[in-house]
Amino acid sequence: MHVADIKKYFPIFNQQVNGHPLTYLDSAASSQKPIQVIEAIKRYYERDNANVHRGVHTLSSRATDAYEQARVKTARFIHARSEKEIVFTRGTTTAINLVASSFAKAICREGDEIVMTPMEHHSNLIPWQQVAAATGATLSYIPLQSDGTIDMQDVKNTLSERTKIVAISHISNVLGVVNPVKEIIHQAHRKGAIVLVDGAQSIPHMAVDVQDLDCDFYTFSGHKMCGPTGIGVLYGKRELLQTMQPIEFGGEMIDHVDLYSATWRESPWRFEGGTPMIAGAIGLGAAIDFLNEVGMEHIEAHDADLLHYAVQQLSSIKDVVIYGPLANRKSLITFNVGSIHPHDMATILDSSGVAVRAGHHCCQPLMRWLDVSATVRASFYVYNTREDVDRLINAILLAKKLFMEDGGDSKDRVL
Ligand SMILES: Cc1ncc(COP(=O)(O)O)c(CN[C@@H](CS)C(=O)O)c1O
Repeated sequence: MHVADIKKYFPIFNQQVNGHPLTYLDSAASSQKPIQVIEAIKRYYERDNANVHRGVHTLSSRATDAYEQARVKTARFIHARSEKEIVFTRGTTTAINLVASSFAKAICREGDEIVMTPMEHHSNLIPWQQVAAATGATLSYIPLQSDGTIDMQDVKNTLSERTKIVAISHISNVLGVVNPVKEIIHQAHRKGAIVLVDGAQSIPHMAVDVQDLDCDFYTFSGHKMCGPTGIGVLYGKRELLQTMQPIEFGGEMIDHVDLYSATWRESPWRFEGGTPMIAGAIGLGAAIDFLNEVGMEHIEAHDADLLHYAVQQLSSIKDVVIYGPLANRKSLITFNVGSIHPHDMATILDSSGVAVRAGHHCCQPLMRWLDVSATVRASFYVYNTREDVDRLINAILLAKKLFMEDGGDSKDRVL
C-alpha cells in the first residue's frame, strides 16, 4: 500500500463540499477512517457481536478474542512489555483523568510539585489543576522559547526534589512542535518524578517506543489515528498500574463481591468497569493493522514532505504569521492572515471545500502566550496530498481578496 494512492481507501473523500472536492485538513481534531476499519466494525456487528469476558457461548468467545487481540496489537504498536500495560479508555482525556484521579491524588501531598508546559491541551492541564486543588500540590511550568520549543536547561531549572509528576505533550496540537520527551523523562526520573506523556498528536504520526522513552504513562485516542471515536489508550508501567485503584466500579472489574465490600481484578481489567467499547477496540485494532501496512516510516516521510511544502507555500503569502518552530514540527501548521479573524478565514475556506480548525484548540493558556485570541490550524494525515495544500493556499488568497483592502499582492498567485 503506497502512501501516494491511499485516499482511495477512505470513502469519505467520494464527495463534494460546497461544489468542491473535500480537502480535509482537520485530522488533528479527528482523522478519517479507511474502509478496512469501517469493514472491521461492520463485520463485528454482523457476525461476532456479544458481550465479552462473561458469556460461554461462541459469539461471546469470538468477541472476547477480538477485543483482547486488539489489546495485544496495541501493546505491540507502542512496544509495551505486556498487553497488561494497555488500558482501554474512551480517549486521551479519560486516560489522563484516570492517572490524575487514581495515581496522582494518591501520591501528591501539600507542597509537592506537578510540572507541565503552557502549550498543554486542556485535557492535560485541568486534571492536574484538580489534583493540585485536592492535595495542596503546586503547579510549575517549564517556560517556552520564543519559537515555542523547550530548552532542556529550563527543564532542569523547573524540576526540583519536590517534583512528583511531569505531564507533557509529545507533540503540541497548536505548535506542532515535537518535545524532547525522552530527555525530559530522564531528567524527571533523576528527581524521582513520574512522567505522563500526552501522545494524542504523536501516535498517529510517528513510531513510538514506550520502553525506549521509559515513560511511566502514555495516552492517546483511536479517533486521531484512523480508528473510531470512543476508544483510547492508557499505557502504564505494570508496576504502577497495579498500585492504582479504579475510579469506576461495577461489573467486569471485580474479583469478589459481598454485601459490604469488593475486591478488584488485576490491571488493566480493574480499570475497564462495565461493558467496554468492544467495537471501538476492534476498530482500533484494524486501524493499527492499517497504519502498520502503510508503515510509520512512510507516514513520517509523507508528513514531513507535506508540512515542508505547506510551510513553503504559506510563507510565500504576504501577511501570513505562522506559529511554532518552522523545523522540528509535525503534521500541522497554525497561522493567521493579517487582520482576518480565524473564524472568517475558516468559513471562507469551507466555502471552497477546505476543512480547517479555527479557535483556541483547547489551549487557552497557549493562545495568551502567543498573544492571540484564536488561530487557524491546517492539519495533515496519510490521505492528504500536495494538491490539498494548493487548494488551501488558493482559498486563503480568495479570503485575502474578500477581507483585506489590498486584496493580495503581486507575489500572491491564484492557481
Ligand atoms: C494534545 C492533545 N491532548 C488531548 C486531546 C484530547 O483528545 P480526546 O480524544 O478529545 O480525548 C487532544 C485533542 N485535540 C483536538 C480536539 S480539542 C484538537 O483539535 O486539537 C489533543 O490534541
